[in-house]
Order: sequence, then C-alpha cells, then structure tokens
Amino acid sequence: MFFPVMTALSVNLNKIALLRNSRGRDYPNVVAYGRYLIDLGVQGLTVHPRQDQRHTKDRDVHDLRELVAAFHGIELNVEGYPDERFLQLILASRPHQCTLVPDAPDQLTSDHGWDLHQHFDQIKTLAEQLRRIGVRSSIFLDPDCQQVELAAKTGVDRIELYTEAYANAHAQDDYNDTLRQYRRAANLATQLGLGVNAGHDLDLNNLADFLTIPSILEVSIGHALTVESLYQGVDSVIKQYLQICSAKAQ
Ligand SMILES: CC(=O)[C@@H](O)[C@H](O)COP(=O)(O)O
Ligand SMILES: NCC(=O)COP(=O)(O)O
Repeated sequence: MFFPVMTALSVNLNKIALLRNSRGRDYPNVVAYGRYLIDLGVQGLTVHPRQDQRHTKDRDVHDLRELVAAFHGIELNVEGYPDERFLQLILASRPHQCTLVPDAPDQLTSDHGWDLHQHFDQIKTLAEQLRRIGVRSSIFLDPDCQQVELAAKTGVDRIELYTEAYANAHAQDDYNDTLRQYRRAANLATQLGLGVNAGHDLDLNNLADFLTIPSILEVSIGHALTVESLYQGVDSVIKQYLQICSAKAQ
C-alpha cells in the first residue's frame, strides 16, 4: 500500500471570495491571497464555484489556473456539481483536479457524498471525460465501504472523504468509532487503487487526529482556516497546518 510522506494542504478560497463579493469591488483579491498562501508554503488551492456564484466565480477559476501555472508542484482543485456550466468551466480551465460534489443549486454548503447506487453511470462517464482532458477526477464520498467499492469501479482517480461527521464527533470528544469508519473506508480505497483526499469542517483542533489515517493524500480546508486566521493571523495558522500535515514525515 502506498502512503504519502506528507499530506498536501489545499486551501479553499471560497470565504475569501465571499468577503470580496460583499463590497462589490476586488478586495481582497483572490489571486493575490492565493499567491500569499503559496508563498507561505501551501501545496494547493481549492475553489468551489457554486451555481449561484456567491463565493468564487467562474472568472476566479481561470485567474487561479494562471497563477498556479507559474509554480511547479502547486495544484488547483476545482469542486462542484457537474452541470453543463461547471463542465464547460473545467474543460476551458483544465485544473489539476476536479472534485465532483452532489450539491443542489440552493445548497448552503455541501452536506453529503454521492450515492453511487443511483449515480454510477453518470460518474463513470464523467471520470472518463476528465481523464480524456488530462484532469484528475475525485468524487465527494461518505465513509461508506459499499460506496468506496463502487467508486473504484467507476474509474475515478480519487475520492474525497466528506469529514463533517468526523468533525462533529471530534467536537464532542467522542470520535474513535467514527474515525474507525473513515479509516476503514480510506484503507479499502487505497487497496482498490484509489487516492484518498478529505475535507469539510477540518480545523486545527481535529486535523492531527484525522491524519492518523496514513493514506490521506490531500486535505482541502477553508471555512475554519479562514476563521482561525482572523483570530491568530494567517501566517501562524498556515504554519500550524503545515506542521500537522507533515508530522508523519518526522
Ligand atoms: C465539498 C466541500 O466540502 C467544500 O467545497 C465545502 O462545501 C466548501 O464550500 P462552501 O465554502 O461553499 O461551504
Ligand atoms: N473540500 C472541502 C473544502 O474545500 C473545504 O471545506 P471547509 O473547510 O470550508 O468546510
């Protein structure tokens, strides 16, 4: 089984874009902020341009694609529901990774993974389309071994484990059973040849315990990281995340 030396930190810029959008001018500038994060050492940037464009907009994807192209090894991960608009955006911008999320148009935030009993053919077709254009595919998934087995048969490259249930259990200080479920799903995915990412509600308090699962290739973190940066400053917060993500290298 392949275990990464360290987990890549991909910072989700949605909440930076939300702040920008609230005043109708380009401040904070999402690309400048992304550049600042790259200089601090993050390995990736994530955006989730929702159908209503209330956070990151399609334009941001193109601008960030141009930014990361100037940095060797820095990846852009674009997440979203695969409607026609989103797929055209992926085709035009060619990010390193596209994470498909089963969001409804009016969804407040992502709150479930794909049900592959229902959407197997759709995901199989999309995985093939993404492979053809050279974009790594990932799908947002609950930590459910049946879903992981189906995911491996769709041909996707990776899964992103939806971690809200883990984060909630961790906040209650009662997370061992839940974490075991994630560990089982991650181990099975790795055995079946899938890469494993994770995200949603991860934060400085719960990440280290989650990364005791050795196979996590990438975590995408945005909401809590932005709030923590308000309290502690972004330089310090990113430094702490990078320490946690590289702890297994020591
Ligand atoms: C798929 C996922 O968990 C994230 O993309 C998360 O939904 C962040 O998006 P919001 O910032 O819109 O909540
Ligand atoms: N894929 C998860 C993500 O990008 C960020 O989720 P959150 O940290 O904003 O909950």
